[in-house]
Amino acid sequence: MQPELADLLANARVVALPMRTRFRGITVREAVLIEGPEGWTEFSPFVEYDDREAAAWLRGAIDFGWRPTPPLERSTIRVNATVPAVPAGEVPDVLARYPGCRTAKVKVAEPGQSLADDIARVRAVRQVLGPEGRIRIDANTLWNVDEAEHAIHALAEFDLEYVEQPCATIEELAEIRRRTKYMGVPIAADESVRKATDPLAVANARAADVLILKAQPLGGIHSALRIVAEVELPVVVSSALDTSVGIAMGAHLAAAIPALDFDCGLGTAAMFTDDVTDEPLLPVDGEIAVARPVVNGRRLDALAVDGERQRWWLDRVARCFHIVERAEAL
Ligand SMILES: O=C(O)CCC(=O)c1ccccc1C(=O)O
Ligand SMILES: [Mg+2]
Repeated sequence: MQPELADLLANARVVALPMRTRFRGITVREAVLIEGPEGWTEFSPFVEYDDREAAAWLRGAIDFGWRPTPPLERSTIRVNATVPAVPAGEVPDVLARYPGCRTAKVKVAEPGQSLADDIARVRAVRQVLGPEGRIRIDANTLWNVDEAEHAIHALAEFDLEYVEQPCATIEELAEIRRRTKYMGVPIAADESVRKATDPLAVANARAADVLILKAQPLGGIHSALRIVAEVELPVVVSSALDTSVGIAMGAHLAAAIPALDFDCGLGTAAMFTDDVTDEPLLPVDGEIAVARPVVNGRRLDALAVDGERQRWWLDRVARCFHIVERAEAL
């Protein structure tokens, strides 16, 4: 079933969630929450994305609000702690928000910081997690191949589970993967996996050992599951810094994947100081529940953006809807 644009707009609420720490350059996360026949769903492409890219996120939002979720293989999802590019001294406080999490994902290569900052942060994470903790790092495309080789070599002593998107392009990922193979540190692709056609390109180029999948940008749970069936690589489901409703979309995707070997990046509700539900999908014993959170109308009111931001977002919904409609008519 497909909604009309009027259904989307009539049932949409635009909110802004305040964040504890700057992440991806933002301190407030805006999102459109839409109530569909299957429950609440979320449309929250980052504000700098163009309409074409954002239209895939709208397909994802419609999928979760208007189409039943697939059968579940599990009812909870193990999640990683997400450690922003904070000073090493703040690491224990960040990890304390992820009770029971055995895995941490650590941001590195932050502009304005040095490799020494990354080393200190990763060392602090290893100290808290102990030898059995799993540490993955994420450079968000910011190293060139030589910088990546140097940094991965320097950080390898902390025993890395994988390095997420060390460089920008698929060719660079393939090159860094060849160069670091002897160190035994796998490479994961995140930014290189945004469109439904990307995963096969990454796999064919031998550019990664692991794929990061995000439900909204891949056009929703069902599109993402088709990708999982197509590629041989192990996958990790991550949030795009969503409210608990978007996290629930990711959790339902993760729960439907037959083989889920790695912990997922779905603990990020812990990065907000407020959410759209009384029971955010926060990690408990290292896991989140696979459930649709009950959205609280009073919280939607309290978190609502001003009239101008609301208009900006609803206009964006309308423009993206027309792109989705045209694509489906092809
Ligand atoms: O994977 C995680 O731990 C959390 C999700 C995350 O890091 C993220 C959230 C929003 C945008 C980009 C990213 C990213 O993985 O780079
Ligand atoms: Mg990433």
